[in-house]
Amino acid sequence: MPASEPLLVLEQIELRWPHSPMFAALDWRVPAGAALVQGGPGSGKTTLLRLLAGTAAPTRGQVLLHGAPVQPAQVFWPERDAAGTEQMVVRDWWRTVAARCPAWDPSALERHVAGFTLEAHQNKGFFMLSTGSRRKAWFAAALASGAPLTLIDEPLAGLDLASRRYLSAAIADAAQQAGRVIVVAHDAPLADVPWTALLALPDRE
Ligand SMILES: Nc1ncnc2c1ncn2[C@@H]1O[C@H](COP(=O)(O)OP(=O)(O)OP(=O)(O)O)[C@@H](O)[C@H]1O
Repeated sequence: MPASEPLLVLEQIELRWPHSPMFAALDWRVPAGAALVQGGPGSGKTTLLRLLAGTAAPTRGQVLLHGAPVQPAQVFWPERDAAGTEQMVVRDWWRTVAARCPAWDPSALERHVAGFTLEAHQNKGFFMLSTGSRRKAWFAAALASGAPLTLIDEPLAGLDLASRRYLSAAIADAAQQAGRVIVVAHDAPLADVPWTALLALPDRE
């Protein structure tokens, strides 16, 4: 498949909340690489990631990955995959992620541990970590997972400047892996990430 062929395709997605439409006839075609869902507060960024992760179902339309309906196991989304891990030790959680991700890259994880300065936190329980450290542990796993579809919501929230810079570089690097799409939801493009697709969501509020 040529590199510019879309790997992730959203076709005619419709989602309605009880009192308002959220998406109507939404089409998006995403080639391999890093893709940005851009919008202000309440524009629907997280809802779109939920549709991609399969934790929300569209009322119409479909999400295709590599030409077939996306399967939850092909997706890594920290908000879903790290749910209920508060009592787990970070390294133990990484081991469980590694066991379920066929393309897990242990050397990438070690790079991310160093890049996010997680050395002192990896043997602690999640409940002991600050929000920023917890999110860095999530992102280290997401990027090392090799998942065909990786979702990163609010990439900069809670991160110090050095970690923000490292995250951008690590997203750009992981996005070069063949057959991989990394979707980032944020209100603006991260510097230094070459975006292969952009979906701008209109303001709703
Ligand atoms: N389960 C739900 N039922 C009804 N409305 C919902 C539901 N989930 C989200 N919404 C509404 O959908 C809209 C989009 O929410 P969403 O969280 O996707 O936006 P967002 O762009 O991620 O916002 P933010 O940047 O503030 O996190 C909001 O108006 C929100 O109140």
